[in-house]
Amino acid sequence: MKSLKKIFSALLSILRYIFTLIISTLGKFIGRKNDEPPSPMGLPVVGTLFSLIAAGGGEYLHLYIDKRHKQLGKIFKESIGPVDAVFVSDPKLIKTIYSLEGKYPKHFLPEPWVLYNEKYGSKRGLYFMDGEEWRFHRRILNESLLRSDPNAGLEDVHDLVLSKFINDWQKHIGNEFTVDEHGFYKLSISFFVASMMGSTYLDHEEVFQEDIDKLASFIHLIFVESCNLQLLPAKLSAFLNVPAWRRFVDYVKSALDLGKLLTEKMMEKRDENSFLAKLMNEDIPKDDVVRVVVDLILGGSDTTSNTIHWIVYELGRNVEVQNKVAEDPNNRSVVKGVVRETLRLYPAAIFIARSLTDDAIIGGYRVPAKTWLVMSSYTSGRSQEYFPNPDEFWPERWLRDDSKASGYTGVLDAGASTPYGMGLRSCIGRRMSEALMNLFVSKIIANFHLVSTCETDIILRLVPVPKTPVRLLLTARN
Ligand code: HEM
Repeated sequence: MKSLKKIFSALLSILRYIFTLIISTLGKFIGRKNDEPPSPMGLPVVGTLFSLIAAGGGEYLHLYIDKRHKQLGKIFKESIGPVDAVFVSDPKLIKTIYSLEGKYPKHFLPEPWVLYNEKYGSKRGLYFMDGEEWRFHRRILNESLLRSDPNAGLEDVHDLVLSKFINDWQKHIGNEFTVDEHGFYKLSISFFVASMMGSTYLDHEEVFQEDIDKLASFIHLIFVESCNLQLLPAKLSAFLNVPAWRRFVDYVKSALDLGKLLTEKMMEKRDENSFLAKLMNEDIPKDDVVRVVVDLILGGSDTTSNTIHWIVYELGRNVEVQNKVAEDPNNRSVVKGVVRETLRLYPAAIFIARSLTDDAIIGGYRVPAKTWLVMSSYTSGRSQEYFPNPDEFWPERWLRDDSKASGYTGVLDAGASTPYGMGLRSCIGRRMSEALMNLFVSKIIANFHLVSTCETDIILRLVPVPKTPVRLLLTARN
């Protein structure tokens, strides 16, 4: 009886899905108006899905959308399968969207995650919250993670985390090797755990290593399976119980369970001046502190470790940049430039989306409420109009220059590269991730000389990742 009910409910979801597809597509064909953004020709029901498939599929969505911007302009509307979206690459229009996002900005959530949370009754952290619940937690986190510096006074703790990574890489000196993503995940998680629990991490570092190592594997595996699940609607994958869905569920469960255990240990051993101690002193039930912290760790890992991957790749291709950093590894301006330039070329959030509660006029076009407005960070970040020689890795373009309208040496409009987003829902982990990446650049260059021994390109797997493994030749720097 139970399984009949399950089949019936899954069939209903599929029918609902097909019905929505048909209605949304018919709507498009019957009611197109002149004041809507330009849009490419699409087929009934599937829209332009086949064009995307012909262009290589979801892994090349950034290039596909980039080409559309070149054809149709800085704002256009496209229906890819069931999703109707307006894509925007103009920094002024991007600002307009943020200015209209309202008190409770609504962003896009990956479908498999939403389904997992629904099916297993999983209550999650900030990224998944909405309305008053989101605003309450966001205000508290804003205070300790953005307004005050979550890295202050943690130099020794951070040095310890980085030195472990550097020691690990010493074994590669003199060899050509394939960069190990797991190492970046471990580095990122260790850094966030240490930053959140404070200086007591120095005494308990060993206790956490095994959990961090396992968690790094689970988070990485979730990431891989989420990408595999992009091929089918998540509800269908769950109904068919395809292997990728089963693995996704297993890894998410394991990561959330282990994340909870780890967070409880962190809470027990926290420093009294730490971020965690502050959070525990707020009027928040313990379970909610745990889910917020677990999701900070999960949310920060893919984004930061993949950005570090690109940092290494670009440094390895740009010896003169390495030499500039090596002249003074503590020169924050050049180091920060390396990080900013990497995020311009490889923005972890390659598309950022908002759905507005009211109809809006964007760039002179009418955009109905609830339409997905998608900001194309890849396109705006690589546009000649905003960045001279846009494909060049040129960290010094980000050096301050007050004589320039943008305030930077080689940037025409800094608003065209906002990798952490803007507005009320911008990245809460920005200061933590910047601290890690800046320190990473200084330490890696102080210790090694890097050469990337093969070229690669971006493919999109939720975040931009290298299409082929990054290989490096490492020598010691004296
Ligand atoms: C290279 C590193 C990172 C990049 C490029 C990045 C980018 C972003 C962007 C663009 C958003 C806004 C999404 C939206 O508006 O829909 C965001 C949100 C968020 N980020 Fe990050 N992020 C990074 C690292 C981190 C880290 C280290 C953490 C945690 C320690 C973190 C936690 C979050 C959370 C919880 C949100 C949701 C905020 C909310 O809904 O209010 N991120 N991130």
